Amino acid sequence: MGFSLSSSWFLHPELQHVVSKMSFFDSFLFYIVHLVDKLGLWHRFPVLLGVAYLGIRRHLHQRYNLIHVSGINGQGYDTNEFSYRTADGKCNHPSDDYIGSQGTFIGRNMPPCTSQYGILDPHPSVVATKLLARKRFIDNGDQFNVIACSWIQFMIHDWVDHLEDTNQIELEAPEEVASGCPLKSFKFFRTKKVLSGDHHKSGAVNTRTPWWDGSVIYGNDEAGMKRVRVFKDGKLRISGDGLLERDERGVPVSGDIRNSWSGFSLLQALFVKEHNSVCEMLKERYPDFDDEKLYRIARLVTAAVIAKIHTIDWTLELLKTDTLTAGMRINWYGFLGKKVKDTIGARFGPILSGLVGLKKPRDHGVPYSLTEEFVSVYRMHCLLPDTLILRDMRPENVDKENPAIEREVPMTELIGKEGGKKGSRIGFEQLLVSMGHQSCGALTLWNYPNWMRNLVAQDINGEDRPDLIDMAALEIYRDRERGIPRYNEFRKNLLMSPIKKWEDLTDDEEAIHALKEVYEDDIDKLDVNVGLHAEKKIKGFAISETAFFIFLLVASRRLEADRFFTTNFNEQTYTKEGLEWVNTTETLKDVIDRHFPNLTNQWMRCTSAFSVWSSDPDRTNWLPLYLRSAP
Ligand code: HEM
Repeated sequence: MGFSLSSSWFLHPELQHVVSKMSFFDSFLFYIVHLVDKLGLWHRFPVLLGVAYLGIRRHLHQRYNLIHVSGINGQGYDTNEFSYRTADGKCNHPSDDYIGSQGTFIGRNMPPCTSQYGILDPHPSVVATKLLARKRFIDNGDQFNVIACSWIQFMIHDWVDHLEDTNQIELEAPEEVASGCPLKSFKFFRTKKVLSGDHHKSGAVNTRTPWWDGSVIYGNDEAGMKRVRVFKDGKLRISGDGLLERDERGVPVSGDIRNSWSGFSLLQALFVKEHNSVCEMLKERYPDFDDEKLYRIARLVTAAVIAKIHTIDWTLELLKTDTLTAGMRINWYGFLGKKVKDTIGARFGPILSGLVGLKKPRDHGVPYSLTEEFVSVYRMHCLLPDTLILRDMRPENVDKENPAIEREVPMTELIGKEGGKKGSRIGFEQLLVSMGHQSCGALTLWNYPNWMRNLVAQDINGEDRPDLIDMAALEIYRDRERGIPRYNEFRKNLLMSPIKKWEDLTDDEEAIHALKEVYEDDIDKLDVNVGLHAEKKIKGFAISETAFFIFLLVASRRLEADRFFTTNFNEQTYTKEGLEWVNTTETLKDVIDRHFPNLTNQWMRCTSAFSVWSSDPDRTNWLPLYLRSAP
């Protein structure tokens, strides 16, 4: 039973309830975390202390924030026979072939919402119009560019998508906001509720494989995989202009084809090139490998390169602080760092040697899946701009500090099938450089792209749907439909203090005024998505702290629960050269440089390909990372 310090000035009564279920040791750890939170201290700590706080927090989330939705009844299998990533994600968990495969349940980090607020309270169109719709574009400064925005879509399309029901429903905007809504009403398909066979429980099902397996380029099942392969030398299909091939319908030939745009397809194409280069390298070294073997190993290598870039490049730009730089590098390389790991291997367990290369995968007693709350905090459409600013690429104009603008293309012209054609006309290099030089949108209130409030959505086959949707309103509806707790309940479940007044959330008076009006001054009614966008940000963080705590748990889990990043992250499975490929690729810039040797040299000033390319490189700091003090 829990260690008790239950004075209500210190601990919210509902948090007391949570603590009462913890072991003595965990409740002791919880009180430390809670005290630090009360003082608002962890991100002001010196790096080592900050990392220790995050380590404790992650431990608590692993114990109390992993909920399995349905029983798993897969079968045992021979892991040696399946030492590769299968088309539908089966055969990864060491003793159950089914866990993590396409069609498995989406898990939860907390129980479904318990509040009594109705699904239309307040109406999603009111929330969208009064709190989300973009008034003027607010960008992310130099920190995060449009490549970074496309990257996260590229990742979401690797991990998760909810299966829809077949019956449509319609949302009609109430009169008070109808004139401000591009669509007065819109139709969409419900999320399909599937009975889990577990005491009347139901849940939603993932149409993508939740593993970090590159399914965004390889597909989520046998048919998807066949569509993208050349069946010669292990390679994947790619068009002569370096972009994705398109089929007779104009739909891209790639692993995931839903709701794509030119920037997203461009990243798919880049990693198809990466895969094909790995195949060439392997074929040269192992001429007797057949098509299947080359494909399998190149997929392992490419998926690991993607996971690594996300962990130690993209995330560092998203959460630009010394503590997170240390934390994310520890996740991949361990506390002892890259040099030690490269020299003696992953010998000393998760803290000293990192999660990658662990002897056994770890799922903390809960079969691996992604979660409803994870999807919810990744609702980041505000990152998307209104137009793509194309840069003038003529050689006489090369100026990486201040590249000339050629013209602006509305995002609506870059999405869907038409967007594919336009992307081909623009070409890979101009698209990439332009995206690199443009800041993406900030995750804040009143920054939801209005062109998405009148959007042609696509079905799972990449076909345009006849009914336009208001994405801003739909996202509010989706969270409620899927039982995501409202903001305060969400925080309590995440072992965070609820907010007591609107001023705890934001200093912006205009925002407070609008929030009070929309939620009738009932703070517990606030939707999680709105709360995440309104929340004051930690310095250097492009996302809210509340969203970050979900990341802390799930980002580690994606690596440590996967056999191909743990037991099988070795030369026997990846080949010596394949493993070396992963070990010597650190950033997206490395991948770009491999395929376009002059591009970043000519056009990029900054350190990471995810920050605005004209910005200054990171300053050299001679003080070792672990010894750095508070920001
Ligand atoms: C042009 C770019 C994009 C388009 C056209 C687009 C469109 C869509 C559409 C139509 C949906 C399904 C809505 C529903 O029925 O619930 C969706 C879901 C989603 N999108 Fe995007 N999106 C884009 C970019 C992004 C970006 C940059 C992110 C950033 C993380 C993102 C994250 C998500 C997430 C988390 C979901 C929910 C998935 C699920 O329900 O399982 N999308 N998007």
